[in-house]
Amino acid sequence: MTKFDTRRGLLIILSSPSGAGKSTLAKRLMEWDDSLRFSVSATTRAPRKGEEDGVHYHFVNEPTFKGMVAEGEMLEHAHVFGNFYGSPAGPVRDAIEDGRDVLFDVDWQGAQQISNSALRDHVLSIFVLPPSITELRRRLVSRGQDSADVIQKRMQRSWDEISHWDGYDYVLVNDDLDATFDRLKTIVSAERLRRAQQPGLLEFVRSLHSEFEEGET
Ligand SMILES: Nc1ncnc2c1ncn2[C@@H]1O[C@H](COP(=O)(O)OP(=O)(O)OP(=O)(O)O)[C@@H](O)[C@H]1O
Ligand SMILES: Nc1nc2c(ncn2[C@@H]2O[C@H](COP(=O)(O)O)[C@@H](O)[C@H]2O)c(=O)[nH]1
Repeated sequence: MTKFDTRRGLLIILSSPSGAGKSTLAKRLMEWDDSLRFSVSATTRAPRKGEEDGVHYHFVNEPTFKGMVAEGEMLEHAHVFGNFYGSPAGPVRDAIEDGRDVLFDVDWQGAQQISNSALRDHVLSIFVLPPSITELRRRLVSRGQDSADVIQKRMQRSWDEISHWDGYDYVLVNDDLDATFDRLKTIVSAERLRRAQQPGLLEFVRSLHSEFEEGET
C-alpha cells in the first residue's frame, strides 16, 4: 500500500451503540466543514425510509458485497445486527491523497480494523456513549425507523459495542446534543492543529535549543 503523508487526511471514526447519536453528530460535522468527506459504506441492509443509495449507503446484495471483499475493495468490513457493512477503500485513499479528512460511522470492529491498517497514523477515533441505557432505547424508538424486533436486537447488542469504549482516542457522552457537538468540534480542531504542527515542531525546538546553548538567556 502507498505510504501516505501522515500530516494529511485525518480518518475521523465515530462509533457507538445503535441509537446513541453518531449519525446525527456525523451529519452536523459534515455541515460544519464542507471539506470533510463522508465514507459512504456498502451494506446488505435494506434502505430505511428517506435513505438514498450512494448518499447514506451503497445498498448492495450479499453476493456483490462478498465480491467487493474478495476483490480487496474494502478498507474494513463487519457483520453487524445480521447484515454486512464495509467501507470501500478507494474513496478513502483518494481523499487522503487530496489532503482531505474522511468521516466514518462504523462499529467497533470496523474501527479496530482501520486502526490496525496501514492507515493507522491517520486515525482519530471517537466513541459516543448514551447518557443511559433507558435513553438509548428511547432514542431508538423515537427515531421511528426500526421494527420492535430490530430495536430489541440492537439493544441486546448495545453492551457488546459499549464494552469497546476504551479502545478509542476520545469518548463523548451524548447527553445534550449541542454540547456534545461542541465537544466533537473541539476534538477535531485540536487534532488538526496538533497534526499540522507536528512535522516542523522537532526542528523548531532544536533551533530554540541551539539559540539557548549559544547563550541567549
Ligand atoms: N443528544 C441527543 N438527545 C436526544 N436525542 C438525540 C440526541 N442525539 C441523537 N438523538 C436522536 O436519537 C435518535 C438516534 O440517533 P442516530 O440515528 O444519530 O443514532 P446512531 O448512533 O447513528 O444509530 P445507528 O447506529 O442505529 O445508525 C435520532 O432520532 C436522533 O435524532
Ligand atoms: N464495520 C462497519 N460498521 C458499519 C459500517 N457502516 C455502518 N456501520 C455500523 O453498523 C451499525 C448499524 O448501522 P445502521 O445504519 O444499520 O443503523 C452502526 O453501528 C454503524 O456504525 C461500515 O462500513 N463498517
